[in-house]
Amino acid sequence: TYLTSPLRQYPGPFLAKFTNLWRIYHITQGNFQHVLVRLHEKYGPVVRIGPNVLDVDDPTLIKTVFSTKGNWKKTGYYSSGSPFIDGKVVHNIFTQDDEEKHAADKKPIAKYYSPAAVASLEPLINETITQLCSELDKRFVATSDATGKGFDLGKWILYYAWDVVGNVTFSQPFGYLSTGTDFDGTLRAAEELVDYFSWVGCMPFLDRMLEKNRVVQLFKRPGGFTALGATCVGRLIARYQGADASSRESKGSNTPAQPDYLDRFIEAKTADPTITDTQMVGWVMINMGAGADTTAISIRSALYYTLRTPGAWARLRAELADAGLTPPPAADSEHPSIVSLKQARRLPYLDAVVREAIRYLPGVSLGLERYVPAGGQRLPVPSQQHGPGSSETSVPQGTILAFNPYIINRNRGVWGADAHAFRPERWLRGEGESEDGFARRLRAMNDADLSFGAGSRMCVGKHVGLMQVYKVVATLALCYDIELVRPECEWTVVGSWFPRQEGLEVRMKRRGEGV
Ligand code: HEM
Repeated sequence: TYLTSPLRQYPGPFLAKFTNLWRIYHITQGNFQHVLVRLHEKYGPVVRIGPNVLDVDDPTLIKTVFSTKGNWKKTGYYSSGSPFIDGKVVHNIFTQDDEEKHAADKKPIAKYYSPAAVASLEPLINETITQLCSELDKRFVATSDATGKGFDLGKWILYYAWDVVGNVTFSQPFGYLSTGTDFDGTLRAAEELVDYFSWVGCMPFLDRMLEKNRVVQLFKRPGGFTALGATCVGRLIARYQGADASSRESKGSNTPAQPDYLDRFIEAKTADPTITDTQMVGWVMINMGAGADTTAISIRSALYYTLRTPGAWARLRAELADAGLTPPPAADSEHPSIVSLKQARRLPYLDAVVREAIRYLPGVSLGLERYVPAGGQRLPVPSQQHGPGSSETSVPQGTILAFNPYIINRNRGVWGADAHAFRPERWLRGEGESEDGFARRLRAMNDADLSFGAGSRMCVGKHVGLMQVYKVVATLALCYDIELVRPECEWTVVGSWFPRQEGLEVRMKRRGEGV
């Protein structure tokens, strides 16, 4: 394979040319993103990271590979993300590699994730933000006569993100905020599942021997994500039977309950009875599996990098004040001033902070893999990779091209010499920059930003996730003084499909009159 491979001309680590184990080793070390940065610096935009896999750092190819035509299929890497039910692999919107089936699965629900539909979820999100603030106040936040305790805000952001998913999906938070712990082990199980997904997809046959193997399953202890699946099925049955009506009404008003995703999915099934219950449970599970960790990662990054960047936190605060947003009076500390989505979207510096945080550490930081379709694909010739006007050669159908948001989002050709720095100002018009020049630069950045994927397989939950990032960051900045406990130390980012940050240790103090 080494001598005859059509990819032999592409540079990369020696072992990666023979075996995907090279990739598995580095992914399981939790630092693959740094390894890839170094490899691209050494070898240029195309690096061979497996016998049949090229990692590509060329934003001009995004429109071709991540198109809406559906001819660039997702690779076998994704299949381990499909559950194994009654001896069968059941694909979901995220893992489905058949584009027609994917379109059929997505069509009934896509409208429920549009910006307008998502805006209707705001009251449910407000409830959870209120609960987040109230738990932080009770447990950690300084009052006028006491100093705030140092604590891991990152953990609480994760509890918040999971409780929001519960609230927008079933109108019921899971209870991570109220208990202040991963009481049922689901969050740990979700991390383990994501770590498994991250490496096993490099050799998908291993997944068939491990997770998708009836014999292995017999010896597995149920719990974690299996328990979460059972919870989802239970909530679906309860809704069908009207058994959860009282808990929804008891939220305090006589108005009809705010529609949640379960209502929407049942509405979709009523309109099209061919939709199966398995499909519905798949939709519910995707909200959990794809929507919580990614949102938490983005909120943490926005807070941490803004707090660490000189002047950035102060500028964000000044923008809130200029917009007439003031912290709530002390007497009202039970009811934080939650910044509405409408208010948040009018704040250009907040927008710059959020976009920069997600660019700098994307919620998905491993390669989005696609098979080259019939006809092959032209790529830069290795010998001239570093030179100007490089020529191209074709790689054959079936070659895997990986586009890693972490790498593409730091491409110097698009983001400039300081691509590896956190600088929200890059999203704003620079001093002396013409309107046209800024519009051109912004278009180039938007076209290259792979944080939410692109084309027909772009993230469906983008607006749900973003709404929360804007609201939570603005609300925390408005209501609290926040300081890092150890500003001199960097936090740890454990590389995985969803990169996990550890060490967002802070002290918080309420703002507002009399505090
Ligand atoms: C800031 C938060 C989020 C980020 C950074 C993010 C990122 C991404 C990325 C990069 C992809 C493309 C994966 C690929 O092509 O392999 C994706 C797909 C997806 N995301 Fe998100 N996501 C976020 C929030 C959410 C939320 C809140 C939900 C659900 C409520 C969600 C559901 C999905 C689904 C279902 C897909 C698969 C789409 C398809 O293949 O058609 N995501 N996301």
